[in-house]
Amino acid sequence: MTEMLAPEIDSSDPSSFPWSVFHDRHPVLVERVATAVPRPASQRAALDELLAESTTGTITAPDVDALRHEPWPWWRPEYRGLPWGETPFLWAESYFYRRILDAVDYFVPGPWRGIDPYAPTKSGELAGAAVDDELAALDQEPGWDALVLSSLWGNRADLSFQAGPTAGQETGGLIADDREQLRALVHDRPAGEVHLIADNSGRELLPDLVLIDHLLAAGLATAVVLHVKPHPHYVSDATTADVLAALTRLCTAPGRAAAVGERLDGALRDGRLEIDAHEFFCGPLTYPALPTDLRSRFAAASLTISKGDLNYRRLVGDRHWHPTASFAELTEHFPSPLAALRTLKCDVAVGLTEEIVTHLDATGKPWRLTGEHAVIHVRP
Ligand SMILES: O=P(O)(O)OC[C@H]1O[C@](O)(CO)[C@@H](O)[C@@H]1O
Repeated sequence: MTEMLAPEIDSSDPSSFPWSVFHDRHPVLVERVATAVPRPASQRAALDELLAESTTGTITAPDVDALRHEPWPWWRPEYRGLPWGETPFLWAESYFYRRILDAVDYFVPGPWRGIDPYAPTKSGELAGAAVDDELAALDQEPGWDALVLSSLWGNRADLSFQAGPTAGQETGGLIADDREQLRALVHDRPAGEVHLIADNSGRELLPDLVLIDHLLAAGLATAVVLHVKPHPHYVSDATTADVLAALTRLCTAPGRAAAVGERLDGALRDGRLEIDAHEFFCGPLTYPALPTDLRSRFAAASLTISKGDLNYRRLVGDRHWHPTASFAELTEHFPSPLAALRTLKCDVAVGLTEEIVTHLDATGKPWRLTGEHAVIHVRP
């Protein structure tokens, strides 16, 4: 019911954050995709056309050839001819990322089929020294709280975010902290099947995998299902290939990290850890529209952990909510107990106290956008 009351977010206002995503971030992103590998001129041209269309033009239909090989069931013919900013931001961003894949011939048979356009950035991040330090910290045998917080703050390491003006700022604070409820859900109930909806690869996925290992190794979950994207989506979104790359990174690291990697490898082989990659995760719909097969998977979970900003928008609805709107009410639709671990990188904010909101507003800073603030929200 609350959803009817808040307007849906779009990117039509030049002073808005969504507008800056299309007009400031996407040019950086397109340039990176276009130049990171030696692409044929046809791909460069298609990327440039997409950028021009999505900033100053109007929406055109998806590539027919690509659609034959990989449908995009969320295409809305009624949006054709509209400026991108006049469609819902969630739909427009998702469509933009699908069109990037079309531009680089990701789906059509040929030499570029299945080549992840974000692979150079993803692998650069995974190979970086920052990951060495983070993996070395595992030798301190972090406890439950540290594991949850690493998974949470791992969400700051989002490669699209690094294209923005706020990259490199220091981590701020938790502005909603249901950690105790999360601890109780995991520790004070019989172990069950835990689902984790992954967000970004690399420096976010690694702590997610470490958390999963802990759940399995400590008997806090009987099995874990890790939901990833069936193909590249938003810049650094994790796919099965990224999970395997992260596993290799763990297994080849010195110290305790390798043991974590080996255990996860074993869990994948014996089925205690399963990777799922449903097409819903590359779509523009919110979670109330979960398809039946995926809904029944989540219904079997003792707990679902949702990672990141985009999943959060899809859980609560991509709307201009009042920031004190109830997270529990807005996520009533979700079929299992739910925990959302998210750093704030867009306008959507809910589940905060009046006091916190007043304090954050008084700073005069764009606190919803910088990734310096985070929430752990739980709906048992
Ligand atoms: O990786 P995350 O945490 O889902 O963040 C992605 C966020 O970045 C943006 O795409 C903006 O660049 C947001 O629209 C989106 O919510």
